Amino acid sequence: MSTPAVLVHRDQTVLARAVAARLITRLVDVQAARRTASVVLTGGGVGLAVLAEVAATGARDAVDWRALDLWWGDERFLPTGDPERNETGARAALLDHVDLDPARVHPMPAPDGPDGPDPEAAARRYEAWLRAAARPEDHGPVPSFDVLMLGLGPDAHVASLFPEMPALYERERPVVAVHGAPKPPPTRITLTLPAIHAAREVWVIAAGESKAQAVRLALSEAGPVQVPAAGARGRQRTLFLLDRAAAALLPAGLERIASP
Ligand SMILES: O=C(O)[C@H](O)[C@@H](O)[C@H](O)[C@H](O)COP(=O)(O)O
Repeated sequence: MSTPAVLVHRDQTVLARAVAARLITRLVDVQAARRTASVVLTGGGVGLAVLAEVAATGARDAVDWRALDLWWGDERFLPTGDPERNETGARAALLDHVDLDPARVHPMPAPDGPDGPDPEAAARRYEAWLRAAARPEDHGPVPSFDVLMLGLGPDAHVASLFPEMPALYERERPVVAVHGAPKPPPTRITLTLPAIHAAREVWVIAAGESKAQAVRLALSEAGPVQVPAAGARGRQRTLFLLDRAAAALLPAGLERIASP
């Protein structure tokens, strides 16, 4: 797994724009090499701001959106179209504005979906979709995602992996249901750490002073059960993309200032 690199941008607006530009460039590069690309989306304010910035830039037309697989890192187990679902926010911010292949957009199942209000069954279904998309060269139950984006909670949660919760002990299954999440809603579906580790690139995106301590711990020697973001690492590359406030408690010399 890769050692994290840290980039610090001036504020949340510049951060979202810079990550959007980075995402477009990454997709163009991957598609030039392999024709198709895959991205794992995150919820949260910064994650959606990035998608809105992608939608707002003309450079988005350089991406072959129909040759893109979209997955989610976690989802609140709420009905389709619920404004609190990560899927709903992503569709409004970007997905409704680009020419995606609907068969390649993979939101996590909702309680009004094929398995009804059974989050375990929904998690198993998502696992089956990921297994079906994985190629032999991925050497595992999920595709080697080209980019997996993660927001960061003040408690250092990523996806719906909250400190000390059972999902963090999962070693085999790539997707699990979460019950009793400390942040509402309590019932969720999430990728596990093994699934996150399958990504070629993991980008942890965080803004604001409330994230500074979580960022510091995530870059320390902390274990992922106590500090889930400390387990957010990609195979080839791990980036912590921060604004200045979220980077306020970094050990001196760790950050690279990317924009003045
Ligand atoms: O599922 C959730 O409750 C949120 O989506 C959460 O996981 C979020 O991604 C982070 O807390 C960062 O959120 P912000 O970017 O809004 O700070």
